[in-house]
Amino acid sequence: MTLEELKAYCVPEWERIQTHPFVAGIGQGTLPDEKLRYFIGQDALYLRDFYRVLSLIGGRLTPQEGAKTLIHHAETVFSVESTLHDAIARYFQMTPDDLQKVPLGWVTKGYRDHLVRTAYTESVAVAVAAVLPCYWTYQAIGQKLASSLPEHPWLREWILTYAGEAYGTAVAEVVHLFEHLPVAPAEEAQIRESYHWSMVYERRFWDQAWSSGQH
Ligand SMILES: Cc1ncc(CO)c(N)n1
Repeated sequence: MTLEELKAYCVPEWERIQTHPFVAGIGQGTLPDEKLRYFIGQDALYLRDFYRVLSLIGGRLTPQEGAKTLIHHAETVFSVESTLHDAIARYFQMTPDDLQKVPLGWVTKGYRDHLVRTAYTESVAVAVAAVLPCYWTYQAIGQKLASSLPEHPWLREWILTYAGEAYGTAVAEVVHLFEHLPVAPAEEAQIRESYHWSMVYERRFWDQAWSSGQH
């Protein structure tokens, strides 16, 4: 199965993400600081499980299937994304720990639970399908917003991280891995379902951030 086939299956979710007011606010540099702070706090809580999910799926693969790719990506969650969060925390005169003191939002909780459960209990192809939206939607948002960068130093940095070459390589690697995994016909419906839930959670994550959890 290819990523393009999965994307075609979830077009309405992607349209909602692309046109989301939070995403537009990042691009225009008009996002209120308290919304950015809330989002980064929730995302820091999300990443605390995302690296686990990548390590867990990586541990279920052979080196030939791409174990090293996912283990390496788990490491870059710390070296790239958490580093960006820590820098944004400093901008708000907060420590990285302070940033995560926001109450865990229900979308963050649901998304983490979905990813951990899928990585732990489903087939590897179904588990990789669940992480695909995490990768490609952030890259697509970054690339779209990079054509006109805002003045805001950390919104600019956020965009450049996800539009950058290193992130692009990671996305290409996980897509390659997914598209080369053997898939039994009976698994296809589960792949679509796990991918679909992640797309729904990605969209809801932006909703949650826009309302700072007040929904
Ligand atoms: C919710 C969410 N999805 C995807 C990414 C990109 O890894 C992220 N940092 N946060």
